[in-house]
Amino acid sequence: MLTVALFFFANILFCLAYMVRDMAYLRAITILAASSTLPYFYFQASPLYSAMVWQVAFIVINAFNLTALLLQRRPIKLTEQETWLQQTTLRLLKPRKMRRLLRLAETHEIEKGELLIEKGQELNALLLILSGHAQVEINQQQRANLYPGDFAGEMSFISHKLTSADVVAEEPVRYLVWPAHTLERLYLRDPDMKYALQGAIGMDMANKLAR
Ligand SMILES: Nc1ncnc2c1ncn2[C@@H]1O[C@@H]2COP(=O)(O)O[C@H]2[C@H]1O
Repeated sequence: MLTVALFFFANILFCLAYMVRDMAYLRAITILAASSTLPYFYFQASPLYSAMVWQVAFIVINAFNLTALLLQRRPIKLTEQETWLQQTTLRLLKPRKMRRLLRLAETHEIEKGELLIEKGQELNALLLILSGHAQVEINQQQRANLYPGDFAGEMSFISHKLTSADVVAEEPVRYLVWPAHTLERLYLRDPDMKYALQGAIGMDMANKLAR
């Protein structure tokens, strides 16, 4: 009788697992439900070992994926620069995702007067200024200023056209560079990254317009 009640309880748990939206809860409840079916199958007149083996397989698969999920959700300690980017330009990305993105970037540095971007070129990259100040110029006419936290080259990155302006360092500028093909490969593996980064670029453009 107890085993029948446990089997009933297990099936209620399965229903509950299919109702929750959070994948970690779904997997945890499924493990509990599958475990609760084992006594029922075992205490039959002749134990149903094949049913038990399948339930154990479900438990192992869910336990493996639950562990991976919980490891991914562990809080991470950000560096000072990562914290700054998390609170500003890259705030749409969760810390772990942001770190994955930052690891794909190269850091470059140029001196005052050097070109960060030259007008009319195929840049095929997205840049993010970490320190220093640069000026956007078209035909030697100043159009805008770029500061730490600003993207540069985002217009040609999004439009796939040639660069629209010269960007000249007004002081030593340190910046990150993501080659376009690196980001495209990342987007294939992680489509959410694409939406988050496009959102960040949209916010960056709105900030520049509001200046
Ligand atoms: N009006 C503007 N305001 C701010 N930034 C600009 C402006 N025009 C061009 N830029 C920047 O200069 C960059 C030149 O290369 P892109 O066109 O790829 O991307 C451009 C932007 O990052």
